Amino acid sequence: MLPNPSQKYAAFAPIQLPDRQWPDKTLTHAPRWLSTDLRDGNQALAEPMDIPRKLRFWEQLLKCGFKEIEVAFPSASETDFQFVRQLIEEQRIPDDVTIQVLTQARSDLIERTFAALDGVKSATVHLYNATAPLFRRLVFRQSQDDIIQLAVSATRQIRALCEANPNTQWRYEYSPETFCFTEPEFALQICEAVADVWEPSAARPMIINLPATVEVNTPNVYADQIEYFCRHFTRRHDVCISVHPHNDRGSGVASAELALLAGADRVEGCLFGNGERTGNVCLVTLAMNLYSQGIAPQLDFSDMKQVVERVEQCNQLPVHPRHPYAGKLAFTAFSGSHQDAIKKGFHAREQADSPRWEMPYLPVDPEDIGCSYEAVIRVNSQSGKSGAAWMLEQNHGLVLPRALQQDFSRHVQAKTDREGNEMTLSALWQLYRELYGPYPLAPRQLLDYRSESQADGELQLSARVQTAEGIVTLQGKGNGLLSAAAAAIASRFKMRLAIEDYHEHTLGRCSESRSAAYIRCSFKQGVSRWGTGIDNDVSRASLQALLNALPDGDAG
Ligand SMILES: CC(=O)SCCNC(=O)CCNC(=O)[C@H](O)C(C)(C)COP(=O)(O)OP(=O)(O)OC[C@H]1O[C@@H](n2cnc3c(N)ncnc32)[C@H](O)[C@@H]1OP(=O)(O)O
Ligand SMILES: CC(C)C(=O)C(=O)O
Repeated sequence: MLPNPSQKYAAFAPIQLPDRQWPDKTLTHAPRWLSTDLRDGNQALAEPMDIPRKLRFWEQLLKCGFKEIEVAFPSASETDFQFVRQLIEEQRIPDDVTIQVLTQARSDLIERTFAALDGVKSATVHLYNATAPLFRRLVFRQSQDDIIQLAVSATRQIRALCEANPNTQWRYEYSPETFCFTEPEFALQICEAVADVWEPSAARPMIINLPATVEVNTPNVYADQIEYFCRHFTRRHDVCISVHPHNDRGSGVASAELALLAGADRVEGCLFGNGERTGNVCLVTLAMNLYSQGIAPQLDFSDMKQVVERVEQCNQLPVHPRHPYAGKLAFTAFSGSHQDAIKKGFHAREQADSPRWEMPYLPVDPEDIGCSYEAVIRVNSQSGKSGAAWMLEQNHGLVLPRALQQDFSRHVQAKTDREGNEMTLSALWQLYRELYGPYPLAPRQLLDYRSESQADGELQLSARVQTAEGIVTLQGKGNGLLSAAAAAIASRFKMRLAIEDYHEHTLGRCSESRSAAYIRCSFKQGVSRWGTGIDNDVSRASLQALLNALPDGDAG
């Protein structure tokens, strides 16, 4: 890279709009959406879609609820032409959906475009020509007047062809391509000239689409350009203002959102941001951003995983795992403090009587878009106690006491640090069972027990335990079941132990639910250990937890 890039790259001059209004606006409703996956997205693929792929994508777009879909550049290829024919001839276009097709301002291409549309109920014909100084100079080698003439005469031809086919409800869209680096006055001038030919009205709908063909500045500058255009365009109230942001600077979504604040009515883009170079603006992100603010986006992504799969198949491109809302990792927390906050959030939600979503780190409820909570927390060496505890709670119903969470976390941390990878749920459960031994892996298995109250108020316990060496009988006395069991173990195995902590809960909500018990014992060396017992009977669960807390070598 250059030490002084200013010699090569000139800063883009922003528009002067000191009385801009858009910063004080907020988004309150969904815009009109146009999916250009089958046109702008398609033209950016190494292998453009064939008709079966296009049809699968088309069906998906209908399922998501798109009412305006740019389906092709019919004069570009036989595939695109035939695709449009097929949609029309097989009557695949629902009455409330309008297809859109793109054409250059070239007479033969316009003729071919109309041939493709023959017999369609309603359609938008979309004309573009580049208007920026660089393109005028380099690509077209034409003056401003020539460029206006190109757009105007193509519009005349399109109007005539529309009028010659009155059975179709026509809409017209004009794009001064490269709008975002066209002089604002010239963009206005050419759009005024085109609109003068089309004469937009409710009966003659027109869309002026103002693309950020290549992002060349920060989104606020694009918003200024859109506001300037909306304020000065004489037929503003007769046209729909559309935006078409690309993502060269990675700010396509912000550009679209600020452009909507600045007065745009409609957004063109692609699912998951496919499109030329770094892509068109991602319509999924835009829609879900609205949704997360309580605004119905008028698009349906209730089964996001299915949408991702279909789009990946059709585009033959992966959706990034960190793609907002849709990536495989979009709702996953590996790090300890995030997991802790999410776990607390879910617990608070269980108690809350409001439907309001208040969840640390998760801007929307994954369930709303068909995702389970399973992937929300995953455990590796960056995780803390809450992650592993959450996974055991969600999948095995164990609600570990805080001190046990801390104890288990130390073991998980040591293992993930040593092995350097993620711990799956089954690896986590296996480690838990090895450490704290819940049924059926326990090395000392309680077979049966009897307890009797004594005249002195104490309890006499007799318990049979299966060990590796055979059946052992334990006998002891104490002021409760556990103290009697501790005394029995101490006497049978000649060890000192004290019960330091005890917790229990039912697994599940019904009366037949099993119980889980957690016990921490300390031993003579000042070492303490946890054990877990699970049983239909809470006393058996407690006794088993105590047996599971014993160190391996000392008792058995
Ligand atoms: C920003 C965008 O996404 S715009 C859409 C871009 N999409 C595509 O280009 C995909 C489909 N395109 C195609 O299949 C082909 O380009 C076609 C069929 C449209 C035209 O093909 P060709 O006739 O071979 O021309 P080519 O592809 O080289 O296009 C460049 C020519 O078109 C002219 N041109 C470019 N855009 C336009 C336009 N909007 N209106 C009129 N002429 C234009 C150029 O000035 C150039 O003319 P020249 O050859 O006289 O110098
Ligand atoms: C044709 C226009 C709208 C376009 O695709 C662009 O400018 O990116």
